[in-house]
Amino acid sequence: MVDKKHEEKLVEFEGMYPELEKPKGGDLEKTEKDLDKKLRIFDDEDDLKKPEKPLQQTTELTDWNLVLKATDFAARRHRHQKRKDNATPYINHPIGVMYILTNEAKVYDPVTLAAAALHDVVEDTKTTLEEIQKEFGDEVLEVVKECTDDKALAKAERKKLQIENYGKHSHRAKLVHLADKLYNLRDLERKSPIGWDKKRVTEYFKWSREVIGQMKGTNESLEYALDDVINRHLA
Ligand SMILES: Nc1nc2c(ncn2[C@@H]2O[C@H](COP(=O)(O)OP(=O)(O)O)[C@@H](OP(=O)(O)OP(=O)(O)O)[C@H]2O)c(=O)[nH]1
Repeated sequence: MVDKKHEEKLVEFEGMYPELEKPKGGDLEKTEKDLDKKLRIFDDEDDLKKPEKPLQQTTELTDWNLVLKATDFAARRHRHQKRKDNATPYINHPIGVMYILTNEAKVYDPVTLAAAALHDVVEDTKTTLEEIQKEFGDEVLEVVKECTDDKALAKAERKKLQIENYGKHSHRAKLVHLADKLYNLRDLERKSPIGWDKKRVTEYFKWSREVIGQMKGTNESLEYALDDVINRHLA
């Protein structure tokens, strides 16, 4: 005999996971076990081993599919990482960059948005550029490459290279760079990463201003918002 509350729970499960077999005779325990099994698929030790279905060709993806596939991929690759406040899930950052691009900069190009989702996966996880090419095609690859600093280099060298190179990058990459910096600078205003004193925060603002200066004329809204946050801090 299934009571009312029990029945409501079953309906809820079915709605969330229609692929689960309908429990026979209202067997809630079985349903929960199935659900557990299903969730475990996303909880394996090393997500890098999870096979990705390769794309046949880039055009196979509709725009939405491309952007959501990239977001899902980034979420899984960054899943164990936190921002430097040691509290915020890392994925908040790439999603925030995508949000800035769409809602503030009015950028709706799917390749740019997919690259924004993926902009840190090669630099900060074990993901390779070959995987990005295979899963997302050449156009996304090009932008992700431009967003990937070589972590083998010393930090000072990496920082110098951004000032030297970002001005020469593609329009798509410049959009991601600007939105990335805007997110990070706003994040710094909100809360400093653990171990950063005032001087280090100010240095990051000054360095960002130099990098951003190389990309003038890319997007008015982003540049206006960046000027705003930088002037607030460095004025
Ligand atoms: N503001 C802020 N930044 C955080 C936080 N957690 C991680 N970061 C990342 O830290 C980087 C800046 O820290 P740095 O010490 O200057 O540089 P590094 O990590 O690359 O060595 C940025 O990465 P990046 O995008 O690769 O940086 P960049 O290209 O701007 O250097 C930023 O995304 C956080 O909680 N707040």
